[in-house]
Amino acid sequence: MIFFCFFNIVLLKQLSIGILEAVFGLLNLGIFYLAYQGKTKPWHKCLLLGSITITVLYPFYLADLRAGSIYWLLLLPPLYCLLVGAKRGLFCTILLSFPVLILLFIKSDSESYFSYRSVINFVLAYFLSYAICYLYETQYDKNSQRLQEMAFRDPLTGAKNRHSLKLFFDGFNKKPLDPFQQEEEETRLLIIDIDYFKSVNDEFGHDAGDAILIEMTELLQYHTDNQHVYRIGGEEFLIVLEQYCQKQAYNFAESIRQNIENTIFRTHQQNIKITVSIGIAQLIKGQSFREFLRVADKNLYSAKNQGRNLVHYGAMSVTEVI
Ligand SMILES: Nc1nc2c(ncn2[C@@H]2O[C@H](COP(=O)(O)OP(=O)(O)OP(=O)(O)O)[C@@H](O)[C@H]2O)c(=O)[nH]1
Repeated sequence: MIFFCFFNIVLLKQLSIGILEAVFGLLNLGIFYLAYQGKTKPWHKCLLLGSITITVLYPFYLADLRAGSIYWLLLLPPLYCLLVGAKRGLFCTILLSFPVLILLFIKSDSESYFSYRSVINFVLAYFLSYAICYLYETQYDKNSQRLQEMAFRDPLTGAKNRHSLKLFFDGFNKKPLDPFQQEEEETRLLIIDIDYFKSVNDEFGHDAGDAILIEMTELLQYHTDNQHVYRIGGEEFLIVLEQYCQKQAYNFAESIRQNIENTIFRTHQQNIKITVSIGIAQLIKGQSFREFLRVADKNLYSAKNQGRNLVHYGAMSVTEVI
C-alpha cells in the first residue's frame, strides 16, 4: 500500500487515493505488528477488512476503468473467506458485489462493447475466486482435523493418547488458580493397569488382547461420559476426574474396579475375565509432566505390590482415604 501511495501521489497526482492508501497502509501495518506479537482482538479483523475494502473500492470508483483497478477487487472474496470464515465471508462478498456491479455497469464503455459482458465476466471471476478459496479452506480444515485425530488418539482403542494428556496437563498448569475452589475438590487422576495382561496375551492370543483393550476403553468411556480417558501405555489407562474430593475419587475408582472384575469380555469365542489395579493421584499445579507420570506410576505399583485388583491412593492406604 505504501508503494501505491507514493505511485499515486508523485506520478499520477491522485492525492486523495494516495492519502487513503498511506493512512490505511499504516493502520494495517500496526495490525500486522499486533498479530505478530499475538495481541490481536476480534475487532482488528473487521478494521483490516474494512480498510482494505475501502482502499480497493475507492480507486475503482475514481479512476478510469481502463486503469485496471477492478482486478484488485478479485482479491477481496478470498480475503474475506480467510479472515472471517466461510459464512461471513460469503455475506461480505455478496454485499460488496452490489456497489461494484452498479459502478461497473455505469463505467463500462457501451459504445465499444455491451456493458453486460464485462459485468458477467466480473461476476463469474469474482464469485469463483471465493469458491476456490472456500473449497481450499474446507479441505484444509478437514485435513487438519484428521491430522489432529491421528496425533492425539490411540489408533487401536480410539482413546486419547499421551500427547493429548500432555496438552491437558499444560493447559491445567496455565489455568489461573480459582480462589473459591475447595482444596478437597481438585483434579484427581486414576491410573488403571490391567493385571497380568501378559498371561492374557499368552493364553488367548494378541488379537484377543487387543479386543480386550478396545472393550475396556469403551467401558471406561461409558463410565466417564466419553471424557478424559487416555491410554498412556500398553495396558495402562488414565482417567481425569475434575472437581472430585478424595472420597469421591476413591468411590469412583472402586466402582470401576468392581465393574471390570464382574465383566466377562467375550472375544474370539472365549470368555475372558480380567482385573485391574488403580492408583489415584492428585494433580498438583506446577508439577512437570515427567514428574507427574513418575509419581503416578509409583502409586500404581504400590497397588500392584499389595496384591493387585485394588485401588491405592498415593502414599495413603485405602482405609485412610475413606
Ligand atoms: N494385545 C496387546 N498387548 C499389548 C499391547 N501393548 C502392550 N501389550 C502387552 O501387555 C503386556 C504387559 O505386560 P507386563 O508389563 O509384564 O504386565 P502384566 O503382565 O500386565 O503384569 P502386571 O502389570 O505386573 O500385573 C505385555 O505382554 C505386552 O506385550 C497391545 O497393544 N495389544
